[in-house]
Amino acid sequence: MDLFSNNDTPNILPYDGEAIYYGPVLTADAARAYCALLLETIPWQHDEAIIYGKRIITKRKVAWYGDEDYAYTYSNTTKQALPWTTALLELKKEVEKVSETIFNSCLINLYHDGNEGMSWHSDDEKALGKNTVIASLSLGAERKFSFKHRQTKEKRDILLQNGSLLVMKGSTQTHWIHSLPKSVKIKHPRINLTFRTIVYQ
Ligand SMILES: O=C(O)CCC(=O)C(=O)O
Ligand SMILES: [Fe+2]
Repeated sequence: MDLFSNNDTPNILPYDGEAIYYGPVLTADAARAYCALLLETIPWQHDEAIIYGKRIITKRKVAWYGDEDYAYTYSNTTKQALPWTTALLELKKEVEKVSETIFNSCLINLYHDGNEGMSWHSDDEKALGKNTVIASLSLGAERKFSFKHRQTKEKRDILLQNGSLLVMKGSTQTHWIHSLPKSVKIKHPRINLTFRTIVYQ
């Protein structure tokens, strides 16, 4: 067996879902160039959530893109999708090729440095349907990503490299929650594009 082969893409979850880590799917230079371009050109906005009736504004910034003018609700707030840009369509094409899945929307997250992260959640909104496929492309600073099983509490961590692709599918969102832990050592930005399929509005 060739341990260093790019085709060696094991499931990092032991049961109840599939999370396939493909490693870098872009060269480091291309990933850095896309990261710089998106930092400059995306109309970033702080994310909003309503948690236990309280309005929270995140330090992390987001943008949402899609095929149509989708309205997408999560954390009790509704976002409107922007039309794809050329750079985003190039990235979508590459992600669709590797994951062999077609996506119609993308939530993009910007973490300015390691002081920003994302707390435990699963992407199980109604609009994504059951057993949805989410392809997560990382650009910029390498960050740890964690999974935790809802019942057994078993954990799995993975380092998401610059230019890498992680695909979550099967029953992952039903049984596992995930998070991007903060890490004060990290001084550089990271952009994460989560390509998704909205099934109804
Ligand atoms: O930044 C990441 O890698 C995770 C993002 C995420 O979980 C989400 O957008 O739902
Ligand atoms: Fe998520």
